[in-house]
Amino acid sequence: MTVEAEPVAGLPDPTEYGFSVVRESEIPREHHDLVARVRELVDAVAHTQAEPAELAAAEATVAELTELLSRRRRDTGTLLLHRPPGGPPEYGTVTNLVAGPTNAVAPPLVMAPGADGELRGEVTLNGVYQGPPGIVHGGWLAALLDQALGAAASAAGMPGLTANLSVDYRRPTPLHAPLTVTSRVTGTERRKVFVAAEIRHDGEVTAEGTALMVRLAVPD
Ligand SMILES: CCCCCCCCCC(=O)SCCNC(=O)CCNC(=O)[C@H](O)C(C)(C)COP(=O)(O)OP(=O)(O)OC[C@H]1O[C@@H](n2cnc3c(N)ncnc32)[C@H](O)[C@@H]1OP(=O)(O)O
Repeated sequence: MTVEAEPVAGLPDPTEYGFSVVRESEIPREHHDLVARVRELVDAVAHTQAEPAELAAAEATVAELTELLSRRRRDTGTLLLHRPPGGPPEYGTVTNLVAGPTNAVAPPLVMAPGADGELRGEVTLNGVYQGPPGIVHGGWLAALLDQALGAAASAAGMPGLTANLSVDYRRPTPLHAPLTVTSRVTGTERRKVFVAAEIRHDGEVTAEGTALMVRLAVPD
């Protein structure tokens, strides 16, 4: 399903460039429910000690469901239109690895403006995101930070691509515990947008990052 898109200030309508666009409200509740179930499934598959016959039965059931769901697929690059109150329209991909609402691998991380002008989001990661025992994988923390940093630039009306990303891991980030992610724009220079973000557990910074986002250029 496609909808009329809206230009972000200074950028063209994405549908003019062949992108499909879906509004958040157009994703059926049943799709959200399915994604939540599949998140549980991925965790169960990762940790199960079921017997071989049980594993084979589960595999056959999952294969059947995969066939059912694959009959009608979205384009991989489909954009999700989000209209934050009082802010410019924002576009992410509907299957974004960190925030995509239809991606069962995404926790998902939802960032929203806080009272202090920062973006803020809460996320709890299960054992699927594990690196060392009981600790979140460092690559995944970088992904969370990258998303939060990109969202800060986008929310400020300056969507772009990450040109570089620097991460400091301050202390182990626990699994199965609520994490707070914050981000903000710290400066701009021509098309360059400088951004900073943190991940906290119990108020303590466990990982922090800075990035240079380069604003999307308007094609001629
Ligand atoms: C609500 C939705 C929120 C969505 C959030 C999404 C978050 C996820 C973000 C990502 O994961 S993005 C995917 C990972 N990144 C990429 O795939 C980017 C790959 N790189 C590129 O496509 C290009 O290199 C890039 C667009 C970043 C820059 O190419 P351009 O040709 O557009 O820019 P140009 O080379 O003219 O550089 C513009 C300015 O940036 C500077 N620059 C570019 N790359 C740099 C770099 N790596 N380090 C330092 N400076 C850099 C460059 O020097 C210049 O500075 P000045 O204005 O001072 O002249």
